[in-house]
Amino acid sequence: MVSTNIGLPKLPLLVICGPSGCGKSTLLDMLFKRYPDKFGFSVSHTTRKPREGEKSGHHYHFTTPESINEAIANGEFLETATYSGNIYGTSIKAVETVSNAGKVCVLDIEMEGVKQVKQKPGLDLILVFIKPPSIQTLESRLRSRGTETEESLKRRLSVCKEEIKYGEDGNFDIVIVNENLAAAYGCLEDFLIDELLKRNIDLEQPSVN
Ligand SMILES: Nc1ncnc2c1ncn2[C@@H]1O[C@H](COP(=O)(O)OP(=O)(O)OP(=O)(O)O)[C@@H](O)[C@H]1O
Repeated sequence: MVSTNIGLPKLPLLVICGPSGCGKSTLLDMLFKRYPDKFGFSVSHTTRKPREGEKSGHHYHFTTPESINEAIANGEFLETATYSGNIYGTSIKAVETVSNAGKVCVLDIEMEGVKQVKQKPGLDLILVFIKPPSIQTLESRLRSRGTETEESLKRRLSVCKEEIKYGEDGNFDIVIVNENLAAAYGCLEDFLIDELLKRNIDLEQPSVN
């Protein structure tokens, strides 16, 4: 548990969660393309190996177990989770960087990370869960993505039932089923427009920063 005083972001944090392969990255890519100056990706740390084309500091800060464990012990992380044998985490600095640039910081994190973030006092969270239409569809999307070994695929699928239950148990502000991509994106965008307007943030207005 991080006990450090967190420099509270001046803008809400958008938390997106859902089982591996449910389409979070795809939906976020669409959101970032539509509103390039409104949202910022908080760059997570991970001890997993980079996939082809992934750059450290852009997709993730790729790190070692020794280094991340030391930083966690120093209270530098907002949330961490171990998934498929690798440590993932969001540093407080990464979130502050995005928020200080006048952007809504997006956290694309696992269930355990969401639980930790929800326990942090004083954060303004917008919580979105992306649900696959079925586990079979999830499996076939992960297979077609071509990023998984048979072993990592099995591990990812074995945790997805628990994740879906957590998603459906009222822990999020909205649950979006990603069956048809355009429909799921439309649902996400409409929801965010409303949520941000409640906070006097108009996505159609130019950014102040
Ligand atoms: N609605 C959809 N219909 C068909 N294919 C989809 C849909 N949404 C996403 N996909 C495809 O499913 C695969 C998994 O999507 P994506 O990589 O966005 O998932 P993810 O939730 O970000 O996964 P991870 O957590 O492992 O990074 C991708 O190949 C993507 O193109």
